[in-house]
Amino acid sequence: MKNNFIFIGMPAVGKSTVGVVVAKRLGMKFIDTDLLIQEQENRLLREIIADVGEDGFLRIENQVNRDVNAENAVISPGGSVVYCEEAMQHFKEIGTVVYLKASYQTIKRRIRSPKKRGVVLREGQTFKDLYHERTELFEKYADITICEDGCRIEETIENVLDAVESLGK
Ligand SMILES: Nc1ncnc2c1ncn2[C@@H]1O[C@H](COP(=O)(O)OP(=O)(O)O)[C@@H](O)[C@H]1O
Ligand SMILES: O=C(O)C1=C[C@@H](OP(=O)(O)O)[C@@H](O)[C@H](O)C1
Ligand SMILES: [Mg+2]
Repeated sequence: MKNNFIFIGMPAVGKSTVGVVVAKRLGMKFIDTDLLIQEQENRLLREIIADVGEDGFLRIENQVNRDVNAENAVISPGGSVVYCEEAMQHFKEIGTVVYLKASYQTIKRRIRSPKKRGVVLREGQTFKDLYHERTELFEKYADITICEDGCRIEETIENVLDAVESLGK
């Protein structure tokens, strides 16, 4: 197995902000695959979703994440990557999947308007439905779970570092 760490979890849980600091602390590269999607498609995520719809976005997200070729990297995909089977299969093969977990209340507090933030939400689906649907998938793919309820971001980072460092022991 290659030594990559891949963050999964709900939008706004901290995959991008925690991921970049963890990469720096571990002397690893950092890849935010949402930025790769924007670069490939030459527009913003919310513009892609508006143009091609949720299913179209998930097809692009699957292709971009499946094609990531990384070594010694922390990879932060978007929260909806757990719907992308090939991408998740690839991540399980190239690294350790770290699930950043926070309660529904914590996530809801950070995201006032899921639609405006570009969360992949199906017609008629509430954000709470989405939280529960995704939780099952996060748990299915996680190698490590870090719970951040009640933690400041600095503590979350330390908890992730402790967990990944103890893997090597
Ligand atoms: N304990 C915590 N852990 C992670 N992020 C936190 C925490 N408390 C507050 N935040 C904030 O939540 C936001 C997470 O955003 P982001 O990293 O873009 O998440 P994601 O990439 O998972 O969507 C940041 O603004 C971060 O400062
Ligand atoms: O969870 C989602 O449905 C999404 C999360 C976003 O990334 P973050 O999880 O980094 O916010 C981004 O990929 C897109 O707007 C869809
Ligand atoms: Mg992100």
